[in-house]
Amino acid sequence: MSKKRLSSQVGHTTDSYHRDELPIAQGKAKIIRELQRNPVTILVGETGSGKTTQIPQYILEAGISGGKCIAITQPRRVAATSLAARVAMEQGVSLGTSVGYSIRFDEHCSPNTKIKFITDGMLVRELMSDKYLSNYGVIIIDEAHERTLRTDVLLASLKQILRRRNGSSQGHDQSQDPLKVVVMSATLDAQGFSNFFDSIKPIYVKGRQHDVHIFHTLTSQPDFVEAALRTFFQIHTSNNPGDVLIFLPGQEEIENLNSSIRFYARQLPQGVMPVLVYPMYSSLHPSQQSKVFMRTPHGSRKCILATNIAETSITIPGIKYIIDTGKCKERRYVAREAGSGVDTLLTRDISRSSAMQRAGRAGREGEGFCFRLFPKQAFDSMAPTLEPEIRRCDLTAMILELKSLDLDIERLDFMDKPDEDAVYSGLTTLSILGAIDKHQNLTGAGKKMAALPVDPKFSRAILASEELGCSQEVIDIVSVLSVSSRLFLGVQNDDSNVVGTRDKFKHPSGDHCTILNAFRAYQEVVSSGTYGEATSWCARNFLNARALSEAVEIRRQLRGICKRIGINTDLSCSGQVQPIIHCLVLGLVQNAAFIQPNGFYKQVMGPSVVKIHPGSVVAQTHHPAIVYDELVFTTQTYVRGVSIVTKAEISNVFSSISGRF
Ligand SMILES: Nc1ncnc2c1ncn2[C@@H]1O[C@H](COP(=O)(O)OP(=O)(O)OP(=O)(O)O)[C@@H](O)[C@H]1O
Repeated sequence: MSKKRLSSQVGHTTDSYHRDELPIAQGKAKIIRELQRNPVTILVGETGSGKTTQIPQYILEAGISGGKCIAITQPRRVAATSLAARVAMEQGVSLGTSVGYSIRFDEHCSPNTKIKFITDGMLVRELMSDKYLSNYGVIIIDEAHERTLRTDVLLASLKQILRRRNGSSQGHDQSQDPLKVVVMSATLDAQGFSNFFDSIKPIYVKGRQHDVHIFHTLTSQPDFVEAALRTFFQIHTSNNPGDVLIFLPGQEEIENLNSSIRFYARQLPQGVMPVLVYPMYSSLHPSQQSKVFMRTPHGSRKCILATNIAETSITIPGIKYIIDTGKCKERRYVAREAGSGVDTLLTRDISRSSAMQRAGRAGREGEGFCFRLFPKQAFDSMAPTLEPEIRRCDLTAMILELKSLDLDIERLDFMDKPDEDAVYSGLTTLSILGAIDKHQNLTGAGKKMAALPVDPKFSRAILASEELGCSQEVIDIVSVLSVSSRLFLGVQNDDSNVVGTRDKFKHPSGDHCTILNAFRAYQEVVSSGTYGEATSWCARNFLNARALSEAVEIRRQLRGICKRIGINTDLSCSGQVQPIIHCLVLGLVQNAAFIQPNGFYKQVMGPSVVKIHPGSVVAQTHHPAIVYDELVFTTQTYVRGVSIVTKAEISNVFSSISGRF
């Protein structure tokens, strides 16, 4: 019997066998030696070589973390959860015991956890209660090439923490155990990181387990969704086995391609295997995202349509073919007058690093193929990486977090300096929200706002709700708004059935009290019936059951945090609307707009003329003034999540804050 067949009968042996076969295993002894010797290690190795799953296990097995926990940061939730499950399996333990994960509003860890996959945002939050991250012996910053805002904050903070915790450095705190930091990626600007960490020499891990053959189109494909459709059916009708992963920029393109593939798959002659299509984007509920990891039933083909959420770190079983449209959505902050600005999400070409990461999602279990829907010259002239988020995103929440850590964004040693306009704009917003004073020091309110893991405009509303006696209602609303997926299903299709049913929950003041009505009705059904009854009630009412159950969990956690920081969560305004709206105005005052004679709304802070999104319950009516949750850019600029307010309310808030400048 061959080793492979023998091992496949004994679970744990399969994993040890697999682990020894990975390219990184060749360099294991050297890597362990370097990790033991140096406080900081930069490790560059090809996609699929085994960095993320193996390095934490090497560290644990070699005792490098001094018995403390090892943190591995991930920019995305889905990577943190799926990798934790994989490493727990390789260690032969249940998830949540010695191997666990921690993501916002969801933690699977125990006091004995030794390997913890954690989103970079959650590790920044841990800094608030443990400024030296003293629970950890080793911190691994994985996928460092993505240069998310939180990764950059962590890198800057870790540089300071290393000084405090490590023996020979100036400013060493004797009471602290030493810390090691590992920075990893397949597509890292090794020189940039090396310069940042005092010229450390990076370690390179050569080789990948399986080849990925890359093909480019001869010409560029302006209709990349159509090109992806054709390429998919060329692969599919060849009848060679293997699942397909298609990268698209956003949800809209994913939904379009999803319906086209399903339509054409129904027309295929008998004998061509069935296709199972799975969308994968960040606002999809986590349980739906995790469906992509299930093995494909024998005799069918899985086709995953994903944004760059699936671009790094993860291994999706069965994937043999990648189709890369070469496009992504990039978040970019556009600073406007008077310190205001907006985060925009625009489609653009990906970077070379992204193209390499996307190809690397194949070739993990066997040979792979990547079809790039752009010419080789286009690949060669792509930017090596995207600009770091710190240079292009809204910095308000980050400045607040840093202030609560006693850190000054303008003094921290970042790899790249933050964008000056975005810093100014973030400080202005925090002043308006009352989180900082004239001298830019954190106020008492600001401290509480920083402790709440929601956008500062919503933490401001929660804070106000205590004074105005409606904390129950406002926490409920913020809980639903913090869920990543939509609450009302199908409303955007304008289906009269759907809209008619939603009208049952409609509140004349707008979308915030409407979602409160729906959430309250759901909670009543849950408390008086079974889980199954609640799910079918949601289906009858075109409500997203998963979003609602997630909102219940978020509410539980938000209430817990509020209690811990001294906010009374039991105050109710018993059916009055005004206090709720007033709290929303205090949080959303920068998102106020006044009606124009032509029926459009003009932003109070900012130059844009906007329209209420057709999905809003107040889209069909005109009102003197509104506040909204967010701007959406499609064919025109829409506002979503709208409540009706009065001009006087907006003016009063502005006059009450004018003394802060
Ligand atoms: N969930 C999984 N199911 C099956 N195989 C897996 C899984 N996770 C990892 N593997 C295997 O382990 C290998 C190494 O994965 P790992 O994530 O450690 O690589 P990596 O070097 O970190 O890659 P990347 O740079 O793409 O994040 C994969 O190529 C695959 O063979």
